[in-house]
Amino acid sequence: MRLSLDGFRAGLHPGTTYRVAFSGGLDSAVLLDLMCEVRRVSGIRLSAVHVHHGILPAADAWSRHCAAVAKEYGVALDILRVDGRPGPGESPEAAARNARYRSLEALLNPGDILVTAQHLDDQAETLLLQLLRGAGLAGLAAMPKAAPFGPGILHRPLLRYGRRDILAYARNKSLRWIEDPSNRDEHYDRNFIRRRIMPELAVRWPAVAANLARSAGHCAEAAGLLDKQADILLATATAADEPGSLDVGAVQRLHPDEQRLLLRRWIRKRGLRVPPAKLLDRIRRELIETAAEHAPAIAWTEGTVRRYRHRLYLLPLAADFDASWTAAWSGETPLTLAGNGGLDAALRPGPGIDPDKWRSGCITVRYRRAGDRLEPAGRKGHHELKKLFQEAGLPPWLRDRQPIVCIDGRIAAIGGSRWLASEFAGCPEGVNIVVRWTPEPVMDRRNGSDAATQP
Ligand SMILES: Nc1ncnc2c1ncn2[C@@H]1O[C@H](COP(=O)(O)OP(=O)(O)OP(=O)(O)O)[C@@H](O)[C@H]1O
Repeated sequence: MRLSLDGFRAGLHPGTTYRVAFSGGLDSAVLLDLMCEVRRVSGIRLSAVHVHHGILPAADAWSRHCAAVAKEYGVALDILRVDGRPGPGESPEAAARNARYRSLEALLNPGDILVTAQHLDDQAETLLLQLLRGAGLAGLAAMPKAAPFGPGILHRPLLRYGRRDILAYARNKSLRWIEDPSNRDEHYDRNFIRRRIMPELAVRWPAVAANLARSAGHCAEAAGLLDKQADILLATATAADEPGSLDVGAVQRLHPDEQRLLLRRWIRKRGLRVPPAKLLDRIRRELIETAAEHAPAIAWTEGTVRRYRHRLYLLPLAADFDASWTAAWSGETPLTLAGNGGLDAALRPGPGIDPDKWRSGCITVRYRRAGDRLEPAGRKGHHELKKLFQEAGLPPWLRDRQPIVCIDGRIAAIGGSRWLASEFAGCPEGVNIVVRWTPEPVMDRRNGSDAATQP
């Protein structure tokens, strides 16, 4: 499809803040130029961002090139320095991409739109790569045109246009761009497909890229419908008194295909990549179908699924969780707990902490220590936390993770407001300070930040 400003503009909204992900390469050079044209005619707010991966010696020169180009356009450019070195078992491509997307996500404000320059040929290559990996429908859906991304949205406005059209546009406008020499390295699967496979296919099927991209669109539509179906299953199987965990009985009543669908959605909604099919089946067989032995668990690179009594729990790997951590808290703004979600506190009707005691005391947050005891509101006598946790059926591995809010050094509330100390609890019929604990940010990885959907 010929790349014209009018066609490109459709779907971009005046008054919105767009941030162009600018690598300095051909595709994003064209994207930046087009976005500047759109700014000229329709008054969008525009800035650009370049990620400096800090790996290749040429990275400094690329950043300088991007800064010079952005200056010529009169566009503000953020340069983000990230550590793109691969971790154990991670490919260099994936490490750089993950670091890049994490830093871009952190830059966005609510409502901002990050625009990236993937195009039709990228989409076709992604589909082929996914097929060769044996991906399921979600992987074959490849890249969506727009998807939630951190607090904002990731938008790919060039997805309808082919590489040839993009190159023609760049030449026509005499744009300058950087050629990344690694794009020629056929050790990388994507480069191999782009340089060897696609040209061969195009000899026989000239519309191969457009057709593959169309298939990706069909898969995306079907995957969207399945997600809706999975959400219905998830709503019925979620344990009523412990959101985030699944009721094993409800899962057992489902057909195995539905169980797999449900497990994949459950895992993905927590921001984790789904384990391979074999492992998913082990989870079904050993944690759902079989009568539970003592708290069985199955782990993969991203987390662990555990069964405790008649519940299934999902625990993301949280290397940064530290049980000896402690901090002072104003109680006014939300508090982030490293590797353990966050706390917030607000006045609400119902059981909670007496607002006067809350305001006049010094608030700190910590985790469980040996010998901790509590007299729960409405009960007589002090009890060891271990006993209270056991009594509530709290799985052993979650016990050390319950944040403990103290006032003047004495325990006031545990696990949000799940346990309240009688000495600090307000009248349960009144308005009190209710502390809420959100153990993990809930997000759907089938957005822009799922590595499986990005080139
Ligand atoms: N270092 C970077 N800084 C900012 N954005 C980037 C960077 N690398 C890639 N992007 C964005 O992500 C998109 C997809 O990345 P990919 O690695 O596929 O880039 P590419 O195909 O080399 O594109 P380009 O020709 O723009 O470099 C790019 O089009 C660009 O918008």
